[in-house]
Amino acid sequence: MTTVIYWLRNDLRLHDNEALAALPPSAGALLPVYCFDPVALGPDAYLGLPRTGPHRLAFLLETLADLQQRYAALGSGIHFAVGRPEDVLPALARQLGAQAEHASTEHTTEEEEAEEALTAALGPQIPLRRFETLTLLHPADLPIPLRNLPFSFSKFRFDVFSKMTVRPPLPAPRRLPPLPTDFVPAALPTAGALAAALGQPAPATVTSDQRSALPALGGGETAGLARLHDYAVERHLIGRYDDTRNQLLGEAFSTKLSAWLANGSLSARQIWAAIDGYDAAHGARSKGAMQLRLELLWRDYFRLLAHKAGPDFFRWRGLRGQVPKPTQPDRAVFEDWAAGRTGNAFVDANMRELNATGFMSNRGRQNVASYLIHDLHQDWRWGAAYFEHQLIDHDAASNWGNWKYIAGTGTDVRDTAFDVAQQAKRYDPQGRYVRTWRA
Ligand SMILES: Cc1cc2nc3c(=O)[nH]c(=O)nc-3n(C[C@H](O)[C@H](O)[C@H](O)COP(=O)(O)OP(=O)(O)OC[C@H]3O[C@@H](n4cnc5c(N)ncnc54)[C@H](O)[C@@H]3O)c2cc1C
Repeated sequence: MTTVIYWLRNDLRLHDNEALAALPPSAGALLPVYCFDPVALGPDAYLGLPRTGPHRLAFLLETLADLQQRYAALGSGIHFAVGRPEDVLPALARQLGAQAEHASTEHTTEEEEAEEALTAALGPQIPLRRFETLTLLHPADLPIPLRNLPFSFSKFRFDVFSKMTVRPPLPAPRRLPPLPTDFVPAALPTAGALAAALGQPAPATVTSDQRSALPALGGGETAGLARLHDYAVERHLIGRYDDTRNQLLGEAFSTKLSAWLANGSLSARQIWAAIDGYDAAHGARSKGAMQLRLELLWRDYFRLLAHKAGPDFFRWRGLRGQVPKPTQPDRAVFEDWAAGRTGNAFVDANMRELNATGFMSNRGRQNVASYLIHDLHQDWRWGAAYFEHQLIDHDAASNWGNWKYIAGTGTDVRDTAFDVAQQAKRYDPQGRYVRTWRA
């Protein structure tokens, strides 16, 4: 009987999951394992803040609770461990005599290093089988080789959009192999128990805020699929997306699918299929559907760029050798920005929303990032690290890629500074947003 260990990462779903679909028919037992990694939960290198702050941690724990129920309904379960994957997983593999490990592969530097460390620790006897589950385009279907990835999204879109094929999402399995005989999985810890196991202070309690732009659905595949259905099918909001996506208030102005996408409880291909469904039901391709497809392509573009650039993607200098504008590092100035105390009402309102809810609109993110870099002259990596701490939808490629772009150190060599005062006038003409998030 073959026993397979499945390392759960940012693929916390049953639907459209090749790592599950590729289980060999001979798999008599499956042990899905989630590792609470002390590095991902520990302090960042720039600010010393927990990389996974209270908002994302709460969402992650909700996601895992939901996934555990979904696995249980298929005759399986999840084992929760605290530790580095390269320590936890090989020990379990040896204990259980497992023949293989499955995992979704990631192409950002630290995540790649984790896969390499795990492969080395498993040794040649236990292969780590890696599956591409996190992008819209399967790398094998990319119409251009990664080495030819253009240095501009417009060119990428031009080269790829008309030639690309998006695979249909895989159906969720109807059943899963049982857990290994006599194995008693460790339970999902609470946030407090997890902090204690990691030797960290207990995280702040997260309370809901009725001003939040996020739908109050919580984490997990069940909620993510429900939001997609509601947005695309029940309320036909895709048709309006292009007109509303730059707004700042309310849950309907954009999809708000990013947090589920970021931890993989929703697949990008599932969303693409919903857009196809919208088009099929409403006739000709709407502008909203087209724009949403492009946003999903942006997500892939940053992931491909991170893959191509390697560690340079996270460095201060530009990907085309650009040197960022000189900074005047000042921790007090940075702290005021982070707390929403700069004196610029639009920037402060956005930062307060982020701190209170773990979310900020795309328009807000662009403006606060530009303000920190180009008006306050601080290091863009401090801003990226702060977003990593606070964002419920943090995704290494999208976050660091967008910050790098606004710092003028990505692929663009144009001036990427925003006129924040002008933006506030344009996107919050009556000051409703600023009033909503007034201190
Ligand atoms: C400084 C900065 C940091 C950011 N950090 C993140 C991050 O950590 N995680 C993250 O998912 N997005 C990030 N974004 C991109 C964007 O702001 C969010 O994806 C979006 O606001 C999420 O809301 P939504 O799901 O309603 O997006 P929608 O407008 O509904 O878009 C649908 C999906 O397209 C993708 N998308 C949209 N815009 C972008 C973009 N500019 N770059 C990459 N993907 C995009 C997202 O997956 C999003 O869920 C960042 C943008 C900036 C300017």
